[in-house]
Amino acid sequence: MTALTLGRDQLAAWELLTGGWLLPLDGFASPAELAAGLPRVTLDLPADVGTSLVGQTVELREPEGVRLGTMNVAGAAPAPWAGEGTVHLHGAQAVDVPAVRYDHQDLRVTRDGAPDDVAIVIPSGRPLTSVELEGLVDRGRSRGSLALVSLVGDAPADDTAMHTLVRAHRLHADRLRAGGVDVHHIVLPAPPPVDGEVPAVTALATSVLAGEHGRVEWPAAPVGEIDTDVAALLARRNPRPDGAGLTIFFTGLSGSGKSTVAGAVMARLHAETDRTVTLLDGDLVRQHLSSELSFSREHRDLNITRIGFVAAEITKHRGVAVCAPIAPYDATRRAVRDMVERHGQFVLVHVATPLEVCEARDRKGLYARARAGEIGSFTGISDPYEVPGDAELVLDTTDISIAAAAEQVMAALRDRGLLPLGASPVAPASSGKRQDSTA
Ligand SMILES: Nc1ncnc2c1ncn2[C@@H]1O[C@H](COP(=O)(O)OS(=O)(=O)O)[C@@H](OP(=O)(O)O)[C@H]1O
Ligand SMILES: Nc1ncnc2c1ncn2[C@@H]1O[C@H](COP(=O)(O)OP(=O)(O)O)[C@@H](O)[C@H]1O
Repeated sequence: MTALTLGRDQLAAWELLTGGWLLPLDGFASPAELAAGLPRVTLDLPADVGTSLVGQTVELREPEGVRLGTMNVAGAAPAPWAGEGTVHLHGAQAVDVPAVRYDHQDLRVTRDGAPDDVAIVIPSGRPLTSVELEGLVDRGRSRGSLALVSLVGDAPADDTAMHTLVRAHRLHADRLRAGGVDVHHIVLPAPPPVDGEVPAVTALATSVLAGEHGRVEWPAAPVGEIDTDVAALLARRNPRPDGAGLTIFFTGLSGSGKSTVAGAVMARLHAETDRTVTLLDGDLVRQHLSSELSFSREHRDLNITRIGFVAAEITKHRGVAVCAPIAPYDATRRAVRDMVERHGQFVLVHVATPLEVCEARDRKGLYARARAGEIGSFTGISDPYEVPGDAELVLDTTDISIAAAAEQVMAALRDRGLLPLGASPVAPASSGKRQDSTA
């Protein structure tokens, strides 16, 4: 049986669908359901793959391979919202596992497990202010039970911002209970409003919770300050920009100077900051993380994606990752940037020393061997290098000293406000201070 691995947004959709939050939709939407105005919760695939599955039963899996259920694929219709050459599958679904989530399980209920008597539903993707909470205490007391809904969208289980939001809402729920309000706190994997626009899927899920007798009330623009306990939580979890982690990613031809400049920058960082600094050098990674990989395009991309994964983890934990692979492909470098920027800062340094200079240096004798045809697919000789268009710094080491090259990198970091790096972890905000709700 063909298995399809669901992406992040599809997993969130699966959790909502199987939880009964999008009824009458109980599976990925068909063209008829979309035409009837139901939200666009669809299973999109490239057209060639999708159409080949019509008439088959496919397994739906989550990324670690756990089988979530099956779909008897009845049809594949064009999905222009996902781009040209894309279709969405529809058909009867059977559910084995509603969701594989271990975080905030006490708050992730299905529609059947949620209360039926909610008078007011307050969905929010941000912490609420003291003024808002006071208003809710008044309304909750006079009008009955209240559901506070944390809108976490498709945030994965390692998303710090998501955990911070849910923990802030837990504190809100405590405060409301202390004020005598009957409050239910629920986590829904539905996206929060963007610029005041409530996504259709969220509008449906919250109205399903409100039922016939309840009412959904969207908090307006935040007014006032955030309670001190919540502000302290936010300060710990959302570090100031100087508390965030950093990845410095060197890219360039073999012999351009990536390792040498990276080493000199590491020395400067060690001297100037308390952060941990980790080197992910091309050669070292290939010995330890990627020893089985070749230099085919596919394997180079895999190698860079591994480096990006580790760099993103280091950045998430507020360390500094210094990467120095060739990384010849633009799309892969951009994917790494995306992975890292979810957690902190990313600085791309293109070490643009010309091929002639790299070849003349030929530190490892590899260019001579590549020219002699002893090494195939050698970057710059018989394999491509795509020049980055998004580098924060372009550095040519032909005529400068190693120290001068390192200083250019440090200056680029300073110019972007990334140096000096604050201590890590960031100390909790002292009590008594209040934090603006937009922070
Ligand atoms: N075919 C081919 N092309 C390019 N480079 C080659 C090749 N074969 C071996 N080497 C040596 O491997 C180092 C590059 O590995 P990377 O992991 O940085 O390459 S990549 O980013 O995956 O493309 C590179 O190291 P650096 O000189 O440090 O860049 C070379 O020493
Ligand atoms: N300003 C400079 N910056 C970096 N390397 C330099 C510089 N000037 C000369 N070099 C020499 O160039 C070579 C670069 O090699 P390396 O750092 O291993 O490159 P890569 O990691 O890109 O393959 C080293 O032999 C280094 O001593």
